[in-house]
Formats: sequence, C-alpha cells, structure tokens
Amino acid sequence: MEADTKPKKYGPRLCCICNQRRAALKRPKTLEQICKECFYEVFEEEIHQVIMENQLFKPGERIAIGASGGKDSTVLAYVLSELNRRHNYGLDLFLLSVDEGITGYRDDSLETVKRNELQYGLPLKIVSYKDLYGWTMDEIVKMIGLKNNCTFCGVFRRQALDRGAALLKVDKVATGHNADDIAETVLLNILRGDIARLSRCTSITTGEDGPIPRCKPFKYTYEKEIVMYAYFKKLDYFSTECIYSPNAYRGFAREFIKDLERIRPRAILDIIKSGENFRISTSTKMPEQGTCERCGYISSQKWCKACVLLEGLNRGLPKLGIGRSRGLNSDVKKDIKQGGGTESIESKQCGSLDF
Ligand SMILES: Nc1ncnc2c1ncn2[C@@H]1O[C@H](COP(=O)(O)OP(=O)(O)OP(=O)(O)O)[C@@H](O)[C@H]1O
Repeated sequence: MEADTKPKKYGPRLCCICNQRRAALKRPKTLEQICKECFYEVFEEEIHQVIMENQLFKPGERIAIGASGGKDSTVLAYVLSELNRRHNYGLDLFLLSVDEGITGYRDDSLETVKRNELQYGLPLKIVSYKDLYGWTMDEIVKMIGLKNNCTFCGVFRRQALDRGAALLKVDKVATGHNADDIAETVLLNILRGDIARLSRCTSITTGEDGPIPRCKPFKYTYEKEIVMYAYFKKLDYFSTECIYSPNAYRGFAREFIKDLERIRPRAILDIIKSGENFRISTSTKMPEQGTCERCGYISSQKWCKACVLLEGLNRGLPKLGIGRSRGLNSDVKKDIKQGGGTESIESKQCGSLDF
C-alpha cells in the first residue's frame, strides 16, 4: 500500500521534471511529483511516441474516433486533434458514435459528444442499433432481461462501428481503450482460457485483414492519468456507468488490477507485456476469417454473431447463439444448421476489447 499511505504534500515540493514550478500531482504511472504543465507534456508526448513507434497513422488518412462521450474517448478526441495539429500528422479526424438506444445513459452521453463536435471542430456521425438492426438495447433488455444483454450490445457495437466507419469512408477507427482495459482483458482471457482472444488482445492495431482496422493509441496510457488530464484540462465528458452493465466477472478483474496498481504501479504495464509475449502453441486451432453468408460482414463461421443474435431476437428466441447450443429450439437449430451453423457465443461482459 506504499502508494496510498505516503503523505500527500505536493505544495512545497518542486516539480521533479522542470525543477521550477511547484508539483501539483503525483503521477500515477511513475509516482513522480510533477507540475500540471509537465504532466500535460509527458502525457501527450508518450501518446505521440506510441503513435510514431507503432506507425498508427499515415499522412492523408481519414480516422474515425469511436466517441462514447466518456472520459477515454473524449480525451482521445482532444489529444489526437492537438497532436495532429502540433506534429502535422495530416489526418482528417471524425467522431463516430454508436447509439445503442439506452434511455438515461446513451442519450445523455450523446449530448456530450454533440458538444465535443463543436468544441473540437470534428464532424460527428451517429449510427443507431434501431436503424441498423431494428432493435434498441432498451427493447432487447425488455425481451431478454439483464443477463447476457452485454453480449448483444458488444456484438452489435463492434459491427455498428464498422458500418459507421464505412459510411464515413475512413481508413481506420481509433478507440479510447486504455492500459487498464488491456491488462484487464489479458487477465480475463487467461481466466477464460480464450487463447484466440489472448493472442490478439494486446495488439495495438487489429482487424487489418477485415474491412476497417482499429487502433488503440492509449494502449500504454493509465486510466488514472486520463481522468487527471480530463479533470485538469476541464474537458467536457460524461461519467455515468451503463445502467444495464452488471459486469461481475470483469468487475473482479478490474478491482484486482486496481489493488495490484496500488502496491506496484508498473503491474499494469507488466501484465500487458506478459500478454504481448505469450507464445500460442502451433497446435492450437485458431479461427479462420471468412465472411457471413447472410450479411457479408467478417465472420469465422457461416453466420456472423450479429446475424445469429438478430435471428434469435426476431424469432422470439433470444437465447439463440448465447452460450453453447443450450436454449436453441430444435427447429431453429435445424434451420440454422441448414443455413450454415452458428457461432458459439459465450456470454461476455461489456467493455470487452473485442467489441
Ligand atoms: N457507443 C459508442 N460509440 C462509439 N464508440 C464507442 C462506444 N462505446 C465505446 N466506444 C469506444 O470504445 C472504447 C472503449 O469503450 P468502453 O465501453 O470500454 O468504455 P470506457 O473505457 O468507459 O471508454 P469511454 O470513457 O470512452 O466511454 C471507447 O473509448 C470508445 O472509443
């Protein structure tokens, strides 16, 4: 508990970077006492280095920022616009929001994104589950209850972001997934024995073989620093948790990582490093990428996950495609088999990197 029990006397100390101004905060990643100005500089510079070292963008590219209105994507939109200007990346930036149709949550956070559109001068595109799938999450939850609703939401959101990106004709989507999210996903994939996801969850860019690649410029950025940055810069973001998210299993992993971070801040980076260095045995069968026979979206099975889930909703059989084949009506099972088989979708908590 070393990090928490130290007396928090920042006032009289000088910033250990510039040695001129007074320290205003203890940097969560390194525990250095620094001033606000130096914090902004190291925070932005580290993200710039990650972008350059990993060649995340090319000059002239159109980039959609997945904008939920939350702290991570708001800070991402702000910092990317700043870096784009400062370092002449030559990018055309857009905000892309998915409206899942959650009253009292997404409608409010979308209002924040609409303000960000004006504040940062970035054009905004909103795509909704209602328009794309004919269902809002409110309607889905009414039908299926709270259990498994994150599975529907995660699968639909992943595809909705791709569809919105195609409408915007962008080259890449950037999301606000941060170092804590990635460490948490490494742990969860180990706990679930999900080797396929474990092998790709630490990649900074994914989906290069799919319609639109995605990247995570905040892969090494700590959540606590994102919150501090947003707070000191007085950025306009929405901070309410999703009203439908039970998040039990992921919640335990998150708490565990926060406990480790309190004892040893580097733990987050070390978990990511471990994830990056896992060697997947060559005898492990990995899914092969193809396209969905129904909608043409990428899929490792004949029908993509979204089509299987949608089929279940439209037939009044929402458990179709959830978990193993349990809950499948035998008629539908036969039909689906004739139609090409289903993917087994384990119930997943929301906030997954794999959305
Ligand atoms: N409805 C949405 N529309 C567009 N992008 C989204 C949406 N939901 C999530 N994302 C993207 O996925 C990233 C991770 O989402 P997650 O649900 O884990 O939220 P989070 O960690 O709370 O992030 P944020 O603080 O940006 O909401 C977000 O930073 C954002 O880039």
